[in-house]
Amino acid sequence: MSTTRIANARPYGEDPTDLYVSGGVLVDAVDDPDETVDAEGLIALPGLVDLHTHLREPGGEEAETIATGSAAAALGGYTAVFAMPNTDPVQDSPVVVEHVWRRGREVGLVDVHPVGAVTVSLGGERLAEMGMMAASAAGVRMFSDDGRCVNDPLIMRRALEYARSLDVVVAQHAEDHRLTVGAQAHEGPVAARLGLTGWPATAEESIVARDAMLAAAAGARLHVCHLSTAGSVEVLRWARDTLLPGTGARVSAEVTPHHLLLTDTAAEDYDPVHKVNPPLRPEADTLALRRALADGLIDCVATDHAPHAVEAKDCEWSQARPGMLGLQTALPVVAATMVTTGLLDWRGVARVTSEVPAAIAGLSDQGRPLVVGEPANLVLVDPDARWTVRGADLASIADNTPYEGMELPVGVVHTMLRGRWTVQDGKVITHEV
Ligand SMILES: NC(=O)N[C@@H](CC(=O)O)C(=O)O
Ligand SMILES: [Zn+2]
Ligand SMILES: [Zn+2]
Repeated sequence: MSTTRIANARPYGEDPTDLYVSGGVLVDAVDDPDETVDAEGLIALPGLVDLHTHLREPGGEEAETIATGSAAAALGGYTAVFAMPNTDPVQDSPVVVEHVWRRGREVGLVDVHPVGAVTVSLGGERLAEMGMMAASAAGVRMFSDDGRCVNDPLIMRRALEYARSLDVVVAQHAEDHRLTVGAQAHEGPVAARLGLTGWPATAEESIVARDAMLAAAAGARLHVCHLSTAGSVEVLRWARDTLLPGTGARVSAEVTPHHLLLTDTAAEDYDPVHKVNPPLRPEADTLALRRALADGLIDCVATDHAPHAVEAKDCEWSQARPGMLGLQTALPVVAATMVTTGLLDWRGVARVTSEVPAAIAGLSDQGRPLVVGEPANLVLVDPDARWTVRGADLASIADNTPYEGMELPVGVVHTMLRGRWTVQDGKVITHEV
């Protein structure tokens, strides 16, 4: 069996050491390794895990495919992604989730775990075959109607009850659609000045509160997608401290890199690349989100990577689809907002980008410590690199990055999935036949 020596890497940014890989796992030092990779100055982290990716296949291949999205993920340092079900056809049956799962395996650059829809066709009215998707070859462990909220409280209650018996998690896109009819941007002075219909913070916060109560009553696991306001953080704090203890329920939450860095004033240029759901919020929210992520109140970072074709973005603001690319810029944005500010060290980064998301989704082979005996899913990053984002240079078919022209810190140099390089020197290593 061939052996790789990763020389002088700094696990979690700590003291340099050599890592050895053989048979897809980390092993003890070997005398004559077949391959040696010089990792002097590079930080080793467990491969990143994204609980919230839109890969667009099937049905949206003009914006992204499982192959191009997997390449973007590997280049971003990811070894596992959860593919949201708002595809066409919707991932609401075993046949569609198995298709996505198989295609992900064929491409082989990242573990693709399909998220199952909560309701048939994301229609919000009838529960999808959650049990069948969980029992399928894809082994679905997370369900969501993302893009839409499961707005009906009775449907949400039933979904949580099923989720509890199946031991799976329901990931909610928290938006009361009755409060966001026609909404275009965060409701506040900026949207008012720009003449854009407002998306009020309460549309999110009221659903987070309601769902926490429903989860507590059902003893179920709820995950809040792309949490975006300081008020939602306070609801979460109350749920953790007061509501949930003793119920057997668990409520986790993710924050996106763009909600950590960008603010509602980005809309001032009327460039729909800044249109996203939930909308970019005022600076006070971004600062509250950073603090909550550092404190562990927000559990993890998830990209909400949402590629859109040119036609869907190159139009007037109100017509444009919401969403932005995220996979290749996530770690740099987390570094810029959390590491350079002193809010997290690299151990903390590993926790919020890999260990905790893997645990939320119940993955036993991802987000593991970098020690002998563990699966060799890892990323080597250059903390001193700086690079300028160019949408055209990213691996996604779509180029809707909100960071165009921006200089970001930290470069992903190498990514390894189960002992095999998926990225070396910043280039994808394709294995597909
Ligand atoms: N985030 C977005 O603005 N868009 C997402 C859907 C979603 O995550 O709600 C998409 O699928 O494009
Ligand atoms: Zn969403
Ligand atoms: Zn999404």
